Amino acid sequence: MAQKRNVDDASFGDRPAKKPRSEVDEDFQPGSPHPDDHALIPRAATINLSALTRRLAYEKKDRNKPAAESVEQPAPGPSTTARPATIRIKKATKTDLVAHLFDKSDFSFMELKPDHASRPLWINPEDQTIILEGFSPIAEQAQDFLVAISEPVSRPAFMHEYKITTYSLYAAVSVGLETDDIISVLNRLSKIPVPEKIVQFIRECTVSYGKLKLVLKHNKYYVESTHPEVLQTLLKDPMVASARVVTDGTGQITTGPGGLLMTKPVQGLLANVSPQKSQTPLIGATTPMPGNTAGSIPAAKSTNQQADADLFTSVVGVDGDEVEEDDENVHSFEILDQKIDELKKRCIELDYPMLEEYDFRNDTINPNLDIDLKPITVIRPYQEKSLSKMFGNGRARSGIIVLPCGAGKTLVGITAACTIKKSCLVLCTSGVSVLQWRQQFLQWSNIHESKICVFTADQKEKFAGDAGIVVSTYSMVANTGNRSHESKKMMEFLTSREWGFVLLDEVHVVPAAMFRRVITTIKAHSKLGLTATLVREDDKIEDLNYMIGPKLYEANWMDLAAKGHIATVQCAEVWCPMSPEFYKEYLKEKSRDKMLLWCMNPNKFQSCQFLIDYHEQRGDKIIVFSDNVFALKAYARKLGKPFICGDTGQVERVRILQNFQHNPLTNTIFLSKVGDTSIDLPEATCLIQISSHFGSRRQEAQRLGRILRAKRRNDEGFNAFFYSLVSKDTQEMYYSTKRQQFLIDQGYSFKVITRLEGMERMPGLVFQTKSEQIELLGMILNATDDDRMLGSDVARGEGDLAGTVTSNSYRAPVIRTSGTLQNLSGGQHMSYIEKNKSQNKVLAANAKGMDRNKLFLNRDKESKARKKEAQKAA
Ligand SMILES: Nc1ncnc2c1ncn2[C@@H]1O[C@H](COP(=O)(O)OP(=O)(O)OP(=O)(O)O)[C@@H](O)[C@H]1O
Repeated sequence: MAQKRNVDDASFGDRPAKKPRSEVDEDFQPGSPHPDDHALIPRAATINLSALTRRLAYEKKDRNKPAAESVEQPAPGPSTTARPATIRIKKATKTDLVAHLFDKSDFSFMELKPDHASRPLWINPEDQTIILEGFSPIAEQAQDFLVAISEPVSRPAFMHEYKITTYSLYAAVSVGLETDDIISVLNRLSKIPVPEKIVQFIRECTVSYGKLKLVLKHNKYYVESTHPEVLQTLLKDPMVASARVVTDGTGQITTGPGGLLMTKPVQGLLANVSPQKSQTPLIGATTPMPGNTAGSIPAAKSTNQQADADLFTSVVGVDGDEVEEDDENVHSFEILDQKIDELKKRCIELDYPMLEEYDFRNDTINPNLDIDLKPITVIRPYQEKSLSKMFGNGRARSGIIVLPCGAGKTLVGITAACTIKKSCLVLCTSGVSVLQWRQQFLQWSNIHESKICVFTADQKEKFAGDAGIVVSTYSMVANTGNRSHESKKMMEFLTSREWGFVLLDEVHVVPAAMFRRVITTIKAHSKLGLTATLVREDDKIEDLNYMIGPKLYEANWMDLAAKGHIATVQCAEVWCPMSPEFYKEYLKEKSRDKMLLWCMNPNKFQSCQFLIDYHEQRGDKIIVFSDNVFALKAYARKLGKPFICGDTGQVERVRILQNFQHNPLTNTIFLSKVGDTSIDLPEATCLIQISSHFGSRRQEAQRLGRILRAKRRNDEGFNAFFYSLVSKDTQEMYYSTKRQQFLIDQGYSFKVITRLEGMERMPGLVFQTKSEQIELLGMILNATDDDRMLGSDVARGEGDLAGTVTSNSYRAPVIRTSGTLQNLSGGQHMSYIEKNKSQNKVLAANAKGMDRNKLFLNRDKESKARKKEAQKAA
């Protein structure tokens, strides 16, 4: 449901968007035509739809159903036998003037319940789509339920779209929902009786779910079930049989179905203990648990609402009841560690997904970790809600929690670790994230410093005592290449023990193969994946379902913004016309150079300058993002702003970021994609994007995330701003639309600005004359291939600001300096040189005063000499 508006000025009034005509189909409710339809459709025609003709129109689509069965009301005439479909369709079109307009989406034959107006949702019987009225008084409770049983597809302000899938039902069962409860709550909320097809789908999907468990015991994995027939069925599958460990008489391990199943109950953690109800709060030891726990709903006003509330609470809420295992009936078989991942996938294919739950409170084998949240730490309601999905039945379920950027996933992970209180391994995407996680653990919990250690290229520490926390990166653990002696020892330390809990940060970015290696080498009782954007352009996201577990919770971005937990953002796409000279070249150039042309378009330059100026005057702190490093440097130099990209040293990065945070004169910084994630700058209130990675929805969301944590978010009327500058009539427009899709689905609307009022009159506007513009074009066209390839920081293996660069490991990268550019590009032109003085250097000089340390001078000299040599060689 795109919400793109067309606005011709830069003002951000809160005018409601006129609903595009294309949305009529989706929102169409029988008996309530779209207001715009009046001119088109005679009102009487809409009202006079007879049940029969509606039904007939539907039968046209429902080819699988026997014709006779699908007729509810007999056609007029002597015979009640169903007529041939063709005749019926013809009749439907004749009687009903509008049915043909809706074609497959005409569900008007489905009778509404008499009190449908007070029920918030509608279900499409064909594709399991659910439409929720976001404005309904019980929308919030309905959302809680829908998030538990279906996938949110799109959640703009008024109409939300969800989809029930096999995975979402798997997730629903894993958080403890039962088939009949799902159907009954759905029926209660639905404007129409739940279609039989949907009921059947839910039953079929859930019948086999929850029957198998994956249990880790004494460092060995077992598949466990109270249904021996399920295990037997499973073992008939060759893949499952090949994963099973069978010991022959001599104690040798073989694989295969292996005859009879073990009927003895496994003395495992899940099987051998009868859970006791704990008197202590479940989530986080020192966190107060308000009565209104996850999924429970605010006091209902009427009896009816109360009844609804009770139903919701019983289905969605945390009841704290713990599942009693019937020890006598537990059957199991052992499986090979290296086949674990393949087996999990196969089980999902066979419709028997395995639940992974960890009864940590009754695990007496693994030593406890002394960790609690600090008394001052108070988790927010949505953080608690997400955790309640994980710990709802007193055990730790493995799965994924999805929270918007800046909503505090770190604290969610830390609280989970404080709840489980066993050894914990945290895996993140970069070295600096590792340090941040460690620091956050020390900030929010009472963990002793000696109990939390890091494993990175630079540091290889072990924790003291039996239990502790290790923070590392995916690549450190998944690395299969040659390891140093220390690394090998550290890996032995990691692989030789059972981990109570593995925390997986930014799960959406980790390549599947790397994930697989991590999961097969590390033995863990429970796993929690954290992410803000469960989207990938390569459709590999489903793999996470079996590698980690189902999605346990997904927060609604708009809700969190409305409650002040993240900032409210105004998004706009600024269309910048290409200058004629640039466009002429654009039409000629190879695709690689086209990108450079749309990034460096002089009109985009000017728009960027104007917006920076406008927002600096408003008191905003601005981050300008450019994926293309060539453009990044050119913009930053021309506009006199500091920049950070892959080859910016750690000391310089810190200096620039500190200036941005504390220096009232540094209000704008330029960042390459190294700043997409893991950057916590609550001062930033405005983002301008000048170039981006094609159509990546994830990058767009991650970038927006940089301003969602704005410190001033709770100031009255505060808005953060996100501008995406797009060169008109270029391919960039296509990518931009694609990129925005994720955010639009979260409810953001992008306004289109085609003209920035007052820009032409701005004093000191860059590239105002033709000759300047042509000079700029010359610089681009004359740039060496090497310079153009500066485009991506990823090429240099740097994924985020944290990057892989640390103060110890930073080495000057290949020489790509402004010198080369200037020489080749007309940069020697006087005015260009003047303006091009790097603000980075100014900040550096200010920081050090003129009194420069000798050591640095020597290093600089050396690096200059190296650069010269490299230039000569080139
Ligand atoms: N319950 C809380 N109380 C106080 N501050 C909190 C709480 N939860 C999160 N924060 C703060 O919110 C900010 C964002 O948290 P965090 O960095 O964990 O977000 P994130 O979800 O990991 O974001 P991203 O996906 O962008 O990395 C941090 O400054 C953190 O200290």
